[in-house]
Amino acid sequence: MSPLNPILDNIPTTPGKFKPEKSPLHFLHHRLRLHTTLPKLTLVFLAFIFLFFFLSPPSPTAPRRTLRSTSWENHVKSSAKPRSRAAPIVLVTGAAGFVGSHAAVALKRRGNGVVGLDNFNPYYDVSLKKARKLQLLDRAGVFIVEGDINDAVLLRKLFSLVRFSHVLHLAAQAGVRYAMVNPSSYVESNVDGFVNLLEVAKSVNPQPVIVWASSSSVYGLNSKVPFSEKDRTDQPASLYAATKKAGEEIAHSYNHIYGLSITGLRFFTVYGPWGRPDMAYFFFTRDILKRRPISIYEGAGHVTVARDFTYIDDVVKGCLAAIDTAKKSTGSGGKKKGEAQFRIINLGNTSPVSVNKLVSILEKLLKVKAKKKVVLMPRNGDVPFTHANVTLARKELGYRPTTDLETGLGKFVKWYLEFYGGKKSSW
Ligand SMILES: O=C(O)[C@H]1O[C@H](OP(=O)(O)OP(=O)(O)OC[C@H]2O[C@@H](n3ccc(=O)[nH]c3=O)[C@H](O)[C@@H]2O)[C@H](O)[C@@H](O)[C@H]1O
Repeated sequence: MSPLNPILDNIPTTPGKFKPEKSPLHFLHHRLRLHTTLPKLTLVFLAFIFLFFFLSPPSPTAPRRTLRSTSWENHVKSSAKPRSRAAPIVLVTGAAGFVGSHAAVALKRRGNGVVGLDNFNPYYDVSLKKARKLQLLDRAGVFIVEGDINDAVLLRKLFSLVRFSHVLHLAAQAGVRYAMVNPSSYVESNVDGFVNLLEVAKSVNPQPVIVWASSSSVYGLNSKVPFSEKDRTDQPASLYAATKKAGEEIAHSYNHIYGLSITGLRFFTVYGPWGRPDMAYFFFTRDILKRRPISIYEGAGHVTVARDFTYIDDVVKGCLAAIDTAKKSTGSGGKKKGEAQFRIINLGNTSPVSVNKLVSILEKLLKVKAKKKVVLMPRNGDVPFTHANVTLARKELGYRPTTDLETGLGKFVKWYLEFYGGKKSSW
């Protein structure tokens, strides 16, 4: 035993191994010294705990979940309170994102309990995500937890604080072209993150209903128009599409094994105010205003490229209707008790518009002539056109898109000019 520190001597040198005491007298001597040292040590220990919890910097991706966490936990609980007892209580993942922020606000406004979760990743300008938080979510009274869908401990903690009836899962790595730059980010968010969320959701009691964002991109090389949910989706043209398709299959397996009620919504090129700066309508606006050239893709043989651009409010209505029409999950605590609902539904606008037309609408709204370069569509995962059949959405959700591209872009441009006004867009 060291004469300087008897206590240290009593701690095993190797995990699991204790040093044997030498004699009964030795033991007595040790106990006496321990009694006099104990108050001092307790003080040191308490001081250490104090310094550790109160002076350590906050983690950038997760809220404090310890002593100081009481306040964020209370925020979560109060944000989750619905106006009436029967109203849904929804965890919105990706709540600082484009669709997520609009959907979270719409849910809150109609009286639902809402808690947001977002990792504020830097795929695009984080200050736009923060502005959505400040100007949309905070004002509506939606509390947003900064954290990742891959953090199972955090997800379980949220479910222990709140009995979520629904998860509106919109957190994802979006963007078709970026999948060639950073492929692993798609697997991390759209596959690993989704599985992690479903693992937690299937284990809690009661299991929530899952409504989540799939994508029109799953139709890939399908050439039958308009795209119906019954059409082929086994020919993805991008890794993004492949991970969204994987999400649909993964969702099916969790529905089948655990009785989770799951609705996947295939979004068709959603646009509007507070949109994503990586999308063409957004950066075309910025570049036209800055008198920079823009590239308009066309298919081989001068084929026009077109999209079924869908306005944000229509998509949000579809999300809310999916929540309202979803049947409950049947399982509990990881055990299936019966067949559960499984749906995949298109949310599009049903009227594709060419990229050329999109640009001419923007020129009119911005009163600036675009510097257009027509280029052959690069092999970057883009598909030449999309067109949604929304018969199923009408039947299941009462979905009826009402905003045409001209009207929707008008609202976007108005927002863009107000938001960026004097500011420089960093994208
Ligand atoms: O429905 C979806 O599931 C997806 O919608 C969106 O993808 P897309 O439909 O490809 O939208 P977006 O990039 O705005 O390109 C629009 C058009 O401009 C063309 N395009 C693009 C860039 C360019 O420089 N020139 C050009 O002509 C381009 O070829 C295309 O024809 C989401 O980003 C995606 O996350 C996913 O949700």
